[in-house]
Amino acid sequence: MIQQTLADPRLELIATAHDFYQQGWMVGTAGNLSVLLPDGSFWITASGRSKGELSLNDFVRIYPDGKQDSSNNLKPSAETAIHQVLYTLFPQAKACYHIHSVEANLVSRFVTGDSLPLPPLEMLKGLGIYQENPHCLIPIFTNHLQVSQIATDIQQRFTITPAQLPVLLIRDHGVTVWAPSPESARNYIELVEYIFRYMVAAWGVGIGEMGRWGGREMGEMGEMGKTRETREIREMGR
Ligand SMILES: CSC[C@@H](O)[C@@H](O)C(=O)COP(=O)(O)O
Ligand SMILES: [Zn+2]
Repeated sequence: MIQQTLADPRLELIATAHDFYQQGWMVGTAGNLSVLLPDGSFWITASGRSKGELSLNDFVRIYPDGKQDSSNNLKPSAETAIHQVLYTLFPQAKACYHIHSVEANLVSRFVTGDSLPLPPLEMLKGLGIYQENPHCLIPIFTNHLQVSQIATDIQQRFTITPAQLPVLLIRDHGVTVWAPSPESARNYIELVEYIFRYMVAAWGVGIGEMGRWGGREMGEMGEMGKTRETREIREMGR
């Protein structure tokens, strides 16, 4: 019988963080990645490490009772509370990835409210949405200085309103996904980044004008969500 050795899940996180760093999504120590283990504990990236050059020692293990373990007394990610709350809310989640991309921050300003309507792109199927012309919303949370407040807001909102997609935005901060495996979490990040890139590009060429993304007129969106043409016309009138 062939003996299979299970790979250390930190190796997958190291490879993914390196790739996301190369994409410009985890620069300057930004972002954090975690993976849940069968005993209910999870490995999370240590705080303040360069995500482009992580090693097996750059992780902290967080146990369900709150105890922590790291080979060299590193602090866990400053955003550990968000990962904890997502694993508690979504028992099927086995990995949780958070990155800071330029596009995630730009689209978080497309609306002034607390939900971002998405264009009905085919890519949404990769996030589990099998509908014709889907109306999808990503919840946007306020970027409180106290991470525990962001975690509380996430907990409260998703307890009342179930998540439509395994994705949330923190305004002017970044995007977070949760998924049933590290491989899916990586795909989810790539998919939402594609959608955000599309939205920024569409706004740049004025396509938003003809869009009714998520059933909402672009005109109902925030200052940046207004089409370039609308902004130019309004500014000419000043
Ligand atoms: C570039 S600082 C970014 C941090 O404040 C935070 O938002 C972040 O994503 C990384 O924090 P970390 O504690 O390294 O996990
Ligand atoms: Zn962050």
